[in-house]
Amino acid sequence: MASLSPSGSDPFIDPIEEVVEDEALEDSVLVVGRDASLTLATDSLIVLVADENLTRRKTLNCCGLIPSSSKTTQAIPFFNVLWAELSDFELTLTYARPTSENVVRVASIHYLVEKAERRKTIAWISKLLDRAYGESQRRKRIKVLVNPFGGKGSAQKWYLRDIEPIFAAARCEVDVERTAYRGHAVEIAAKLDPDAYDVIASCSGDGLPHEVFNGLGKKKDARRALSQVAVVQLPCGTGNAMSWNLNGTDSTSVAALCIVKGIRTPLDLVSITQGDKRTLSFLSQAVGVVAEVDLGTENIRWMGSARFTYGFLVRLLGKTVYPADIAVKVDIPTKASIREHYRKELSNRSDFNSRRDPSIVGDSTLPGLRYGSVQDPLPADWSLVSHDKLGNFYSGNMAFMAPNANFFPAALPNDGYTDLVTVDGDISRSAAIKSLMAVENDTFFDMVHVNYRKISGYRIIPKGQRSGYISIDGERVPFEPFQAEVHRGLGTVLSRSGHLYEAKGVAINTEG
Ligand SMILES: Nc1ncnc2c1ncn2[C@@H]1O[C@H](COP(=O)(O)OP(=O)(O)OP(=O)(O)O)[C@@H](O)[C@H]1O
Repeated sequence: MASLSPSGSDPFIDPIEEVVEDEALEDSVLVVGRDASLTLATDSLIVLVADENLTRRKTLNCCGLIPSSSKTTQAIPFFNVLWAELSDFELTLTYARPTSENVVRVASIHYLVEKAERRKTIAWISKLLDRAYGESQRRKRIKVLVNPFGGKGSAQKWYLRDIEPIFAAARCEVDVERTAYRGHAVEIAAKLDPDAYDVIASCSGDGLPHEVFNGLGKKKDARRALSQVAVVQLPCGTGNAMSWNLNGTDSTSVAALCIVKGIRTPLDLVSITQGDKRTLSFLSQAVGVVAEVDLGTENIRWMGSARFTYGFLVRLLGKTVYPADIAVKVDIPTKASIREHYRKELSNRSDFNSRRDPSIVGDSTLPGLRYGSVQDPLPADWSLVSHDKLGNFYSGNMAFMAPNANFFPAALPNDGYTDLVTVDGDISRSAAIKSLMAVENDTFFDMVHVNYRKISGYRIIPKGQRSGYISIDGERVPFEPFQAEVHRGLGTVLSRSGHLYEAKGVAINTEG
């Protein structure tokens, strides 16, 4: 077919549509000065400057522009745009510029704006910020907690170097406090005014976010506080599971950018009752080999992260078993149905409130326990099953438990379930070693001896051992029976997608 001119000779093109399109294009381009323009493209801001404009080019080159034959162009992803504003005569754009694979630093570009162009420039800035922030809240009010011992004592330095400049450039309001002792973050969060902050960000490992959730959970208006204030991590620990799951990184500067652009996302929280104590868990609970390796290998800390592999191998080769009686409220029992459940969430775009259990909404203390506590009789439809050969009991609310450790690929932030993995301790040594390697290769879920279910509650009673290890979010708790129950969307975090973790999910085409 011969090409038709866009001047209206094509009878299939509505001339009004053409005008609207032209106007939209015109609105997205801001001409700055004689030879430069800023264009709002699909995913990025395109900065284009004529090459002969030497003075300006000099300024821009220092911001990473790539010279081409006659023009200098640069694409700045909207995700990296931190702020834009017009002062008397100057337009300033601030953005996070990658300086290496894992580091971003604040950079800015400036243009003089003629008086006659002010109105148009203000409208263009508004469009740019809409694209740059999408549904993410701008100018977040952030309470920052710094664990001075985090990152082997470097957390404070990393905060000042990598994080604070990004928050400042994004016009966030920041209030920094150093934690002074164990449990201090619980106290800070318990006293925090939930109307004064949008985010509590911990420069730490996963221990401080655990304390923050528990502090908010102690408030008289716990439900409101947990739904209003997002709990996030600025990764300064060793595992940094929270940041890997929600930001896909353990880079402090990239995580800071992710917090600036993060979307408020409800997070399931798990109530743990043990004795007469109730705590909240946001990440995991482990009994058996994972708990022992995580908590029982402190004596070989000098090995660095190799201590985990070493610890696993010693126990797997010894076919260590951790007998227990277990009762589970299973909600999705098979791998095939779990895959289907995960697939549905991929296209689920429902809003914040519909991702929370309606019965927990309110401003009172923590919701009651629908399955009772560990001290109550078992719910009528639960039955206690003896697991004499249990090797690993691992319940995960997030996918990654550490870098490259995607133990729970089907985990979702707010589906109302925790994912339970159980593996017998007497499987063959080669199967045990394969399963250790499968976690890193993202094939763990598919291994036949890996029992994977989505559940909403359980009770576990260790037996036949005088002592042992139980880990709740990586913290050691007494070696005593405990019960767990999931509250859908009780907590709030910031995530990149608003509904998924940054881990490879479960393959949806494979048979379960
Ligand atoms: N000033 C302090 N002195 C002693 N302990 C502290 C201090 N500040 C925080 N803590 C405690 O340090 C513990 C570890 O905190 P962090 O969040 O860095 O977690 P982590 O997961 O143990 O770190 P890692 O990932 O390095 O193992 C928490 O239990 C916290 O209460």
